[in-house]
Amino acid sequence: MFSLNGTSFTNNSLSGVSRCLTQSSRRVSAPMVVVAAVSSNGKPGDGSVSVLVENALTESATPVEMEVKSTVTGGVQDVYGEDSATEDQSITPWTLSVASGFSLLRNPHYNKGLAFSERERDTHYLCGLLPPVVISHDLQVKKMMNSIRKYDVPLQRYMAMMDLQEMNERLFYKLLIDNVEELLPIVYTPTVGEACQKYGSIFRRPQGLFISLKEKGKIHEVLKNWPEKKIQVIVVTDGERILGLGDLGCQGMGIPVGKLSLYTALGGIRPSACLPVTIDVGTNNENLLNDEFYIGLRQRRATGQEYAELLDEFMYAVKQNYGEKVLIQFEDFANHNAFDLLAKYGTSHLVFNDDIQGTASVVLAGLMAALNLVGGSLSEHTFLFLGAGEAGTGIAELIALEMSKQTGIPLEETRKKIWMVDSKGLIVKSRMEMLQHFKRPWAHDHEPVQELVNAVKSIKPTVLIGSSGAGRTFTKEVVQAMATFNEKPIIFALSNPTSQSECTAEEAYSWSEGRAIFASGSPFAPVEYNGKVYASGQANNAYIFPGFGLGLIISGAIRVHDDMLLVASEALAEQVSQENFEKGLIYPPFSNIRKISAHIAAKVAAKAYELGLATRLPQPKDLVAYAESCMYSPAYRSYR
Ligand SMILES: O=C([O-])CC(=O)C(=O)O
Ligand SMILES: [Mg+2]
Repeated sequence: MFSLNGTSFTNNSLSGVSRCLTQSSRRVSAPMVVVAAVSSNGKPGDGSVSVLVENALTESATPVEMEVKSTVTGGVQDVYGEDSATEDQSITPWTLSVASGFSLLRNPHYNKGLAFSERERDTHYLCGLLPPVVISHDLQVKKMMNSIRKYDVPLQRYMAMMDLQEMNERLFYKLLIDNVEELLPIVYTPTVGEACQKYGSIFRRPQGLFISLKEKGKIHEVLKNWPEKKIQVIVVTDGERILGLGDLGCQGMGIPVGKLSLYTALGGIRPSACLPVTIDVGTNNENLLNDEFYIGLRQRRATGQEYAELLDEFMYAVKQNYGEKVLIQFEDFANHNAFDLLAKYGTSHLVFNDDIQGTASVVLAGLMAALNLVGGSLSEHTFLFLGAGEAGTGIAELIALEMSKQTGIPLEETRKKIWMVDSKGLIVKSRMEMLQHFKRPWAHDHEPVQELVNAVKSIKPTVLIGSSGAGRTFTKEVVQAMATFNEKPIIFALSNPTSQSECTAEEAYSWSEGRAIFASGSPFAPVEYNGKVYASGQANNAYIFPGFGLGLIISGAIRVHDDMLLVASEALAEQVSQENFEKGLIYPPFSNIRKISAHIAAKVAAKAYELGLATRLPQPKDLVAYAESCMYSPAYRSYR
């Protein structure tokens, strides 16, 4: 309990950082110094306060009437507004958070470290808690980059980045945004894959929300333990198929954490609106079950009804807690669950499967761009996939859909331009009975073929796409075969991380004598072949999902529709410049990603309005400008 200018604040011993001010009936001025000032709004004790809240983008202050909810803990406190342009404006667009002094330094949302000004140090009880020097945000970035670059081992860089995220969120995001091409491979594929494999031994502080079988029956309450209440995007995995690394159980948590940091850095979603979730139903990975440092349930995976019930409880608890506009991104589920979950919840929730839909959209964009280099329309090409799982069949379906839209030819016909090879060989009609349902549309008339290279020679595809999760499968013979009947063979080696890539960039260029149009899921450094430098593109979901999610959020979309994926692909393909094409690139550089994301978001939002799936009305006139204005900026705020 403390009192401020005569107003009493009680201590409800709340543990999270987001709280509302306690009731106040008098004018309260300093030290409510930061973004809020409390003024009188009526009779003493009427249960509401008027708070001046500063908008992070416009810097204008708006009075907000707030219900009295809870209180601040001990000492004189300061009140900070959460910057939240992408937040639902129909509810109070601000969360008030409270911290000062030592706790302010320990709060990653608000900590600025050495960038706290003299004045802020004075008013916020920080004197003596920091050395005397005051440095700029830019200098902090420079210093952090210097220290991260001193680590030779990518995993050490990853750990340094995770520590920074836990220490100073705005510095973490500024670092990531300003150095996106260098740091993406650290916080994302390929390094995040290694981090998940070793998650138990490098585990320091928990990140995200762990929902295990032990939480069955109380997921609603577990969600309430999360300190943030206004969640807009959840990335959830059950860890069964982490990248191409297989079942990593509970240690898959690195993936939702990594994906959500990209939602913020690349798509501008507020960090506090992002919730990483790992559903732990056990693991079938023997190494992990026997690993003394394993962090998950030490049991084999629950399946069937037990699995379905836990997922169902989770899905409904999410809707109950966060409403129907929260985006739930399924990530790295095994095929057998991924398709079913998407079909099951696609009509009741705002769900998106990044591995099926995000990959599809990014690859379609790359193909649209590649046609500028190769010529012909989509339907004039022939496609062969290695891998008929989530990614492969997802991409194939979106290509077939786009061909059908472009030509008016029915989907059943356009699918015939697309062939697939799985672990049992070419998918052909004679295998129909034995095929999983998601592979059946791709079973065409052809005699059985076992080997990929023979399928390539027989089908003569113009486009070869690897999506099997198995590395080193595009052999010299395969690439050379592609190069014999194609002037410019399009070859996508999509499997992640780098170790699982179907071939390397160097192999693709040298085996095709420099003629391949190549892109990969994980990044490769530029390659020199015959005196020429080839920079290949990264056909990675990270181009699509952050902007796609932003588009859903700014329009208040309640469902995902395939047409939104198609416009996202178009938006991405449009961002490839003549200069990029001249270098043989079919994806724009990641350094422009926030601009790209805003364009994708605008197109997705426009489609949501067109389809009647948007709830935020009226529709903003200039959606690109609106998307940009909604994006989180990591710039420090001044705590006056
Ligand atoms: O994370 C990535 O780089 C792409 C992806 O979703 C996967 O490979 O599962
Ligand atoms: Mg994935």
